[in-house]
Amino acid sequence: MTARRFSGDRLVLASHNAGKVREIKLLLAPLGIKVLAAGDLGLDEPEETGTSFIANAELKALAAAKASDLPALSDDSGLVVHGLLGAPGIYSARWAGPEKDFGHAMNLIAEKLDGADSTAHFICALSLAWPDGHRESVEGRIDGHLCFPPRGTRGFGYDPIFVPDGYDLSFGEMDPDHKAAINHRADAFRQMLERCFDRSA
Ligand SMILES: O=P(O)(O)OP(=O)(O)OP(=O)(O)OC[C@H]1O[C@@H](n2cnc3c(O)ncnc32)[C@H](O)[C@@H]1O
Ligand SMILES: [Mg+2]
Repeated sequence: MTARRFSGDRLVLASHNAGKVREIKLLLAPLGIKVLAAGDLGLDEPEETGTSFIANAELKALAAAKASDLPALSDDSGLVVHGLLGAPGIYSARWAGPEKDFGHAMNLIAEKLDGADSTAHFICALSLAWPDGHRESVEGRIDGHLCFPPRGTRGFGYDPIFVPDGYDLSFGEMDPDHKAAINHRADAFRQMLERCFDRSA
C-alpha cells in the first residue's frame, strides 16, 4: 500500500509538551504549513494506554484529528536504557510523576542503574492521522550513553543525562537548535517527510 500524502495547509500538533512542540515547529517551519498546537485549541490529553511508542503516537494523533476535524501529527517518545532492560521506555513521562519532576526521574535511573550498562537510546514515534481514521507512522532513534550527575540546563526532560554518540556534550548542554537537528525526532521527521510530504530533508 502506498502511503497517504498530506495535502492541506493546516495541521494540528497533538502534543502538550512545550519542548517537543518547539522542536517539531522548527522541523515543520520550511513546509509553510500553519501549525495549531493542541494546547492552544484546548484539546484533551488522551490516556496513553498503548504498549508501544507507535501505538501511543497513533492514539494521540487520532484523538486530536477527530476532535479538531483536521490532520494531526503526534509524537510519542522516550529514553530506553540498556542496563535497565529498556526502562523507562514508553513510561518515560510517567517516571517523572504528575509534577513532571525530571530531577527525580533522572535520580531514579541513576539509582536503579547502580553501575550497570549506561548505553541508551531515545526513540521518537511520529504519527500523522486524518479525521477519517487513516494514519501514517514512523519511528526514529538516536544512540548514546548516560552521564551522571546530569549536565546542562538547555533542554527538557532527560536531556541533561544523555550524551549522543560522537559528541562530548549532553543534550542539556548542546545548542537547542543543533540538538533538534540531530536527534530521534529529526530522524523520525525525515522519514515522515519522505513518506507523506512533498518535500524531503
Ligand atoms: O504526550 P505529549 O503530550 O506529547 O507529551 P509528553 O511529555 O507526555 O510526552 P510522551 O508521552 O511522549 O513522554 C515522553 C517523555 O520522554 C521524554 N523525552 C522525549 N523526547 C525527549 C527529548 O528529546 N529530550 C529529553 N527528553 C525527552 C520527555 O520528558 C517526555 O516527557
Ligand atoms: Mg504523554
